[in-house]
Amino acid sequence: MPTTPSAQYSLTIRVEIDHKPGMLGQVASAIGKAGGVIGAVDLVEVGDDTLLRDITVDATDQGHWDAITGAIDALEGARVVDTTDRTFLLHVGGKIEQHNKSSLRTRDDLSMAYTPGVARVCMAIHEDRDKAFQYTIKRNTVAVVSDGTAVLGLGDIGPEASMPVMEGKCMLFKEFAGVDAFPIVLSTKDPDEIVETVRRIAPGFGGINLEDISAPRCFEIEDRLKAELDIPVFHDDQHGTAIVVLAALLNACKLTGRDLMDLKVLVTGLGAAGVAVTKILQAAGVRDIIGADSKGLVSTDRSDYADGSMNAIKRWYAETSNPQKISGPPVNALDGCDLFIGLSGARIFPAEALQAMNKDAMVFAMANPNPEVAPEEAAPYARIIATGRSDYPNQINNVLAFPGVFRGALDVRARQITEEMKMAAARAIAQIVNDAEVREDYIIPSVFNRDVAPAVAAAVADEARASGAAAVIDNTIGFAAGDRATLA
Ligand SMILES: NC(=O)C1=CN([C@@H]2O[C@H](COP(=O)(O)OP(=O)(O)OC[C@H]3O[C@@H](n4cnc5c(N)ncnc54)[C@H](O)[C@@H]3O)[C@@H](O)[C@H]2O)C=CC1
Ligand SMILES: CC(=O)C(=O)O
Ligand SMILES: [Mg+2]
Repeated sequence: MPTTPSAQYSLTIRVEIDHKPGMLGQVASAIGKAGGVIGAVDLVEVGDDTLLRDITVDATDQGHWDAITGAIDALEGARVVDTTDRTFLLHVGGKIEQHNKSSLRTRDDLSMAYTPGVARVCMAIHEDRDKAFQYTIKRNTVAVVSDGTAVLGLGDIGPEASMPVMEGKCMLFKEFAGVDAFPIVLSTKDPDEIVETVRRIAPGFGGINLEDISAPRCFEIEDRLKAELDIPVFHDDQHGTAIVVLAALLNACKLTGRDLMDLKVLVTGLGAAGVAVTKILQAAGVRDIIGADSKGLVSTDRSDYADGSMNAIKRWYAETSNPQKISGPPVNALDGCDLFIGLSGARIFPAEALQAMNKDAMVFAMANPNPEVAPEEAAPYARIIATGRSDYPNQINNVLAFPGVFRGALDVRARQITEEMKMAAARAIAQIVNDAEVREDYIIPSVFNRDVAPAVAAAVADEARASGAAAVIDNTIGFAAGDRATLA
């Protein structure tokens, strides 16, 4: 996995090629025969008898690289000089940096941006703490906070190792919604310490995006922070994912002529994402949901329910689902299912098991980096297939939600992100795919669709205003009336 070459395993191969007619063609042909897909070909250096070229090749995995470079080396007149893993190259020195918004060239610049001028701004905020939203980065800045315990589907890999994902989330915030985001990774897994740390850094931020913090700690951490802070706190893996799954499902039901109330759903992975997805589907009207964790299907008949060792959120799950008390591995609940939602890990059952599902089955296999079931293997058994990856159609990924959700919340100074705001975000994403366009491989807009984040932001902001979740100060990019008067 993947079985087709992709940019994930893109390699730049530096090749020294004899300067003879047809040699480049032979190299290209050798790469093609080895299964590589050629992208850019650049001339690096012209020697007396040789040419140095950089050839970018997509492969299926790292093992495939050896086959491709071996095929080049096997040619007479071509030698691999060097290789560069383009994904690692993109990460050298990190993926984001900070930029200044005004120049610092003169003493005047300095005395306004820094001391002594800055002191008057500090005192204005000291007199009215709310002015931090007007005169600091707080108004547009979100902390992306992780303890590195549930990084994608890689598990507890620690705060340092989580940084590439957190930097990536910050890039997405900026790219899709103009939100400035900073990765904050914590060297603690203790909920009390996480809450305390986030609480203490909160004054500089307009919102807190919790990321890749494992369940069940994530539920307590988010609840406590929401209660203590007056800025939005949003656990992306829970609510971003839930919003996007609901959006995709609304369109999938439209396409297959189904009603949410009649669906039978199996969810694997009862962590942050699985639990939140279950809750939003229930709120939207889905009644028959069964869940499985790594020990199997959850029910009140399970021994850990009976002996009290099952955690509170799974006890809730057991009590509110699976009335038939189906037990054992998740495949035991696939019979008669309309929708499978995977938020657990790669390859948890063979694709053939999906044939027990109903006609027009829907398979949302969303574990990252690799889905529960490979789409090409699921294809014979499902009408609609979606994954969390960018290299298949129907990418159900929370990037469709979190940039717009925070854009909308920051714009109206929302103090929290309510259930209604999440519902509004889901409907906004679903509606980007209009009724005439919806089809099996298009139930959700592309993550590159630039209409998504503004639509989500508008829906979230409207809902926040309507429900009173927003602050009285509305979105004023510029000066509020009072400040203008002070300056005049
Ligand atoms: N496509 C998307 O937008 C998103 C995808 N995900 C993916 O969902 C997965 C879970 O993420 P989180 O909920 O944040 O992690 P988490 O650590 O909070 O929860 C993972 C859950 O999966 C369960 N699990 C592990 N192996 C299992 C198996 N073989 N069968 C059934 N359950 C199993 C664990 O018991 C745990 O309850 C990850 O692979 C992650 O990449 C998460 C958020 C968004
Ligand atoms: C997409 C995402 O947030 C995850 O896989 O954890
Ligand atoms: Mg995540």
